[in-house]
Amino acid sequence: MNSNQHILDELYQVILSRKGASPDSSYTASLLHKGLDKILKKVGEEATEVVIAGKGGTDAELIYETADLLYHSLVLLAARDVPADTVWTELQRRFGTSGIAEKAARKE
Ligand SMILES: N=c1c2ncn([C@@H]3O[C@H](COP(=O)(O)OP(=O)(O)OP(=O)(O)O)[C@@H](O)[C@H]3O)c2ncn1[C@@H]1O[C@H](COP(=O)(O)O)[C@@H](O)[C@H]1O
Repeated sequence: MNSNQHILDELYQVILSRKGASPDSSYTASLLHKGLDKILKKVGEEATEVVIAGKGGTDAELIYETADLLYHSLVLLAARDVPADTVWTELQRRFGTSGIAEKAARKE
């Protein structure tokens, strides 16, 4: 990975490469093979685990569960054929805009 490339981009490329791979050889391929409902269930579970770790867990547990959630979220994007960099673009678009200002603009 070169210094301009984020680990999430690298990971998304690996996930895409698992499309059509044997479910026996890859956890990602097995998730993609099981389909959208299974992937959504995993995202929900991992989000709940982040909440639990955020409330009472150690920093290490929070880091571990957040990584799980990011991975499963990327699998969801791949399953829906949504490029990961569209999310980075959305974050970039929001960058520098106060959440308070953005919320106020939505109410207008
Ligand atoms: N980042 C991850 C990653 N994070 C979490 N996981 C897997 O996600 C699962 C989450 O654990 P759980 O206990 O919730 O789930 P489980 O009970 O094992 O599985 P389910 O039956 O619930 O589906 C574990 O099996 C983890 O190994 C991941 N599996 C793969 N990756 C990345 O994806 C790449 C490709 O992986 P494969 O597709 O497996 O080759 C790897 O090299 C990694 O970089």
